[in-house]
Amino acid sequence: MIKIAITKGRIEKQVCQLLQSRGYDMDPIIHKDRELLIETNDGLSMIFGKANDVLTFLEHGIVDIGFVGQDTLDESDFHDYYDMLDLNIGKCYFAVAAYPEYKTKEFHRRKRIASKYTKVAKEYFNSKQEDVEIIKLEGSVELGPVVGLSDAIVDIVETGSTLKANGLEVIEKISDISTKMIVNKVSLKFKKDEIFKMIDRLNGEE
Ligand SMILES: Nc1ncnc2c1ncn2[C@@H]1O[C@H](COP(=O)(O)OP(=O)(O)OP(=O)(O)O)[C@@H](O)[C@H]1O
Ligand SMILES: O=P(O)(O)OC[C@H]1O[C@H](OP(=O)(O)OP(=O)(O)O)[C@H](O)[C@@H]1O
Repeated sequence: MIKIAITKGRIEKQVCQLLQSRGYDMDPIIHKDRELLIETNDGLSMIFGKANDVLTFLEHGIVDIGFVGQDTLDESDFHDYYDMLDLNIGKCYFAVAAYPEYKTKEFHRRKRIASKYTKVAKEYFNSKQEDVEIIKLEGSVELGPVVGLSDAIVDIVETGSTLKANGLEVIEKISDISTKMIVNKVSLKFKKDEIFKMIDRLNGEE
C-alpha cells in the first residue's frame, strides 16, 4: 500500500482529478464526507492535511508521498525528500507587491515587508542585499500596505485580482509555484517499483 498526504484546500480537488484521470479509483475520495484518512480500492491510503503538516507527515515517515505546493517547500527548513514530479497544477507565483508609488518613493528608513512567507521574503531581500524589516501576517497579507502596516508584501499571486481589488500591483516576480509530488527517501528505497509506477501513470506513460 502506498501512503499519500494531499494538501487540503485549493489543490486538493485538482490532485484528485489528476489521479482519477490517470486511472486511479477516486470514488471513495469523491464520496468522502469529513473523513481525513481514506483507503482506495487500488491500494492507496490517503490523508488530507494542511500544507505544512503534509511535510511533517512525510518527514516522520507516516506517508511515502506528499502532494504539496512549491511555496510550502520554499518556506520550510525540511529538505530531506526527493522532489519527483511537477504536477503542473496549482500554478501561481511569489511576488513583491505594493502601491505603484513604491517604485519611485525614496525610503529614509528600513522598508517594512509583510508576508505569510517570512523565509521566502527574507531570502529574496537578502539576495538583493536590501536590509528590510519583515512582519509576519497569517493571511489577507494585502492588508499590510492597505492599513499602513507595511510598505510592500511578499505573497502568492495567481490571477492578480486580489492585488487589483486593493490598488496594489506586482513590483517584482520572485519565483514560480506549482504542485509537486515529493517522496520520502526511505520509501523510495523500499517501495521503489510502486512509486515509479505511480510517476509513470501521472506522466501519462502507462
Ligand atoms: N491563489 C492562490 N493562493 C494561495 N495558494 C494557491 C493559490 N493558487 C494555488 N495555490 C496553492 O494552493 C496551496 C494551498 O493553498 P490554500 O489557500 O488552499 O491553503 P493555505 O495556504 O494553507 O491557506 P489557508 O490557511 O487559507 O488554508 C498553496 O500552498 C499553493 O501551493
Ligand atoms: O492573485 P489571486 O488570484 O487574487 O490570488 C492570490 C490571493 O490568494 C491567496 O489568498 P487566500 O485566498 O488563500 O487567502 P489568505 O490571504 O487568507 O491566505 C493569496 O495569499 C492572495 O491573497
